[in-house]
Amino acid sequence: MGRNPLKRMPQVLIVGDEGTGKTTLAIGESLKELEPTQGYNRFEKCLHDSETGKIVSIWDVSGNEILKPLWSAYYKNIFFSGVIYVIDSNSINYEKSIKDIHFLVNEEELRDAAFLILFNMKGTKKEVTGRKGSELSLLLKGDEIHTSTKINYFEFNFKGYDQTAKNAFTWLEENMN
Ligand SMILES: Nc1nc2c(ncn2[C@@H]2O[C@H](COP(=O)(O)OP(=O)(O)OP(=O)(O)O)[C@@H](O)[C@H]2O)c(=O)[nH]1
Ligand SMILES: [Mg+2]
Repeated sequence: MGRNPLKRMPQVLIVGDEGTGKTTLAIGESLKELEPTQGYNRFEKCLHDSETGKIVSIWDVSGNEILKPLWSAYYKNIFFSGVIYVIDSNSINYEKSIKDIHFLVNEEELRDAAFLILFNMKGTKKEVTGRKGSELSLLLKGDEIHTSTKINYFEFNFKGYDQTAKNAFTWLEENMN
């Protein structure tokens, strides 16, 4: 029998389209330019304040369209307590992301996971407000999302860690089984 390589710590999966900032988020504040992820990276770290935060195992996977079908290989084999879905705030339409989120929240293996939807402002001043903001809040309460699903969304600049980021990670920590 093989050894289980996963220590007994909460597992968190980060998904979303390519270039949205998943690796930037997983690494933490970083000024360097990053190459697209091929396959995945795994980090064991605190989601926020290292003195009070819990150490979790973070799986940062590729958002490349060709590699997206691999997402399910991770969550069908590993129990994830949390899923972070990253969206670029500057994206012109969120329809694809909304479809992805609806699909993921309805996956049997992710039924008990807490879903944190994060918008990366990527240093611009553009915020998801107005029509897009209300569409998204409706999305989070929409028919395709079961009322028992733990889901929330936050928006911040991934390269400028702030109170909103802290609130987002605190929410995730508190809602993971
Ligand atoms: N200025 C700025 N650049 C950012 C921010 N977040 C990400 N980037 C840059 O955007 C590029 C893509 O970010 P990644 O974190 O590699 O994106 P990813 O989602 O991991 O992409 P894949 O691995 O291809 O799926 C990198 O060059 C980052 O440095 C941000 O908040 N501000
Ligand atoms: Mg990446």
